[in-house]
Amino acid sequence: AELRAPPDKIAIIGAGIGGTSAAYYLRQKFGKDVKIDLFEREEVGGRLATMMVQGQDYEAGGSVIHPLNLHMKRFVKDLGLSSVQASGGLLGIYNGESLVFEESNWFIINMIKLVWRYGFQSLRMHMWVEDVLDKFMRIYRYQSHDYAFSSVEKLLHALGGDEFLGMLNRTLLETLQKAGFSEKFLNEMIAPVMRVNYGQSTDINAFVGAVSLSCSDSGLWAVEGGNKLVCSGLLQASKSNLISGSVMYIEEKTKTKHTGNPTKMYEVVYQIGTETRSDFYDIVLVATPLNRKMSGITFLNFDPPIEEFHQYYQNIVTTLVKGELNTSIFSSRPIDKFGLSTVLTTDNSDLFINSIGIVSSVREKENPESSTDGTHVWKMFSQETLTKAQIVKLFLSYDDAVKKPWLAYPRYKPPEKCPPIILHDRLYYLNGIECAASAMEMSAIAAHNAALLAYHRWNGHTDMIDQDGLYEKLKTEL
Ligand SMILES: Cc1cc2nc3c(=O)[nH]c(=O)nc-3n(C[C@H](O)[C@H](O)[C@H](O)COP(=O)(O)OP(=O)(O)OC[C@H]3O[C@@H](n4cnc5c(N)ncnc54)[C@H](O)[C@@H]3O)c2cc1C
Ligand SMILES: CC(C)=CCC/C(C)=C/CC/C(C)=C/CSC[C@H](N)C(=O)O
Repeated sequence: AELRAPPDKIAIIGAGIGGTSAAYYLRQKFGKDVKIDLFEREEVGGRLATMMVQGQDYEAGGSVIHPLNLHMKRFVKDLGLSSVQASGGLLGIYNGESLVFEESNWFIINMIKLVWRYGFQSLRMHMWVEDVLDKFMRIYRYQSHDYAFSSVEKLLHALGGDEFLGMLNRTLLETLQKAGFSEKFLNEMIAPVMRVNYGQSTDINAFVGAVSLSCSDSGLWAVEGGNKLVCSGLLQASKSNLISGSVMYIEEKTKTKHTGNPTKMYEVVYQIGTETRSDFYDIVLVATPLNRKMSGITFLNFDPPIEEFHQYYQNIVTTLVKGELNTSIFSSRPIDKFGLSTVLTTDNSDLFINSIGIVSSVREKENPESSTDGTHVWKMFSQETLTKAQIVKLFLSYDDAVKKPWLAYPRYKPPEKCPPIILHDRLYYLNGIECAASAMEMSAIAAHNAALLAYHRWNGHTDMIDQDGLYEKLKTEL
């Protein structure tokens, strides 16, 4: 197909994994001559960030990556980074009174324990997640053939048809109840996973529920040195220009270009310190959640108006403590026989944390058991900031405690209606995908899709957008 001259300038707002991967894919599609400005008002990495405890960095936000997250895998390879195994050690589930499940070092013992308590539900749950993941993987084939989607719903429909769309409209609880899972299994096995991953209950939509459950698969990994290195690497590889400023307004205006032609462009008004500046762009990608608390961007004089999306984001606090855990809270066993490195909690546990687990620094991924003095660095997720009294209750002794509050991920409340990807002619929004599920890979998928969509719409390639029957069409192609 014929190509129009590439755009002169593209703006991306937000330098998290979404914005930086968008820069990477836009560069691939539009070539070396387009100028790409990437606006970031805080740190490159966004919700991928580290916190320091006694001179070592630990993941504070997005920390684990699934082995089948192929974009993240590709980035690490292309950028010459290394991956490390992300999880290890034994897991327990605490219901406020006792540990209702404790993992063993022996695979066979775990199987027997699981079958004894829950029958074959654990196996059936893995099969359900695998089926969702199988369909989800179709996105990589579509994107490798350059196909794009104009809405999150159309993208999901192309992956798993009405069944995938239905998952956005139903809670995980309803879905698994209908599939015959028992209350006991849902309360003791499923709810704790939702609490650690999304700080919410099984009332979240079934799609994000499946994404969350995929974290129980083996082979989770992280980036050596910190996941945020992917963002700085993509920024550099895309040869984009980082502008450390906060975008305040976006407005469409007619500008006379160097060619002498009046052209519709977007004026991006931003603040660096106390100074206000602005610049004009052919295409703009917004790669941050569009609500006042999280981005504060106003769209001026659009007809019809582009409104703020009223998606609530869940408050989650990450707390890292170096200390000796007071294991008697969870178990009557002597401290040296405790043996668990992660404790998840049930919804009725009445504890002030959602989860607690030993973590390794982003540099030395040592075995969690290898402490000589009984102290480890523990990561806790909680809804509220932990008080000193709460930390003292959890630890026999501790040296250091650091905290980071997040507006972490959407508060899921099916039925979900996802915000549009196309906000205006050449103005795109990536983070609507979080209404289906928030994860690093989801932002990378949204970024690749938006880059392809922007490219095809710029060149008038309508045959590459929202194609029906893609799965059948591409099945036979290598
Ligand atoms: C505690 C926690 C744990 C998580 N764990 C995992 C995990 O283990 N695995 C996983 O896959 N995912 C995890 N996630 C989710 C994952 O981190 C996010 O889905 C992903 O990082 C979102 O990336 P993003 O680029 O879309 O958004 P963000 O990372 O939020 O990036 C948006 C960027 O835009 C910037 N910005 C906002 N407004 C403006 C403005 N007006 N002007 C300029 N810049 C602006 C922000 O400062 C920010 O840097 C976790 C999230 C949290 C909070
Ligand atoms: C997108 C697909 C198919 C899979 C992604 C699975 C995944 C890694 C989801 C992450 C979910 C999430 C928000 C986890 C937060 S907590 C993670 C971890 N348990 C921790 O302790 O930090």
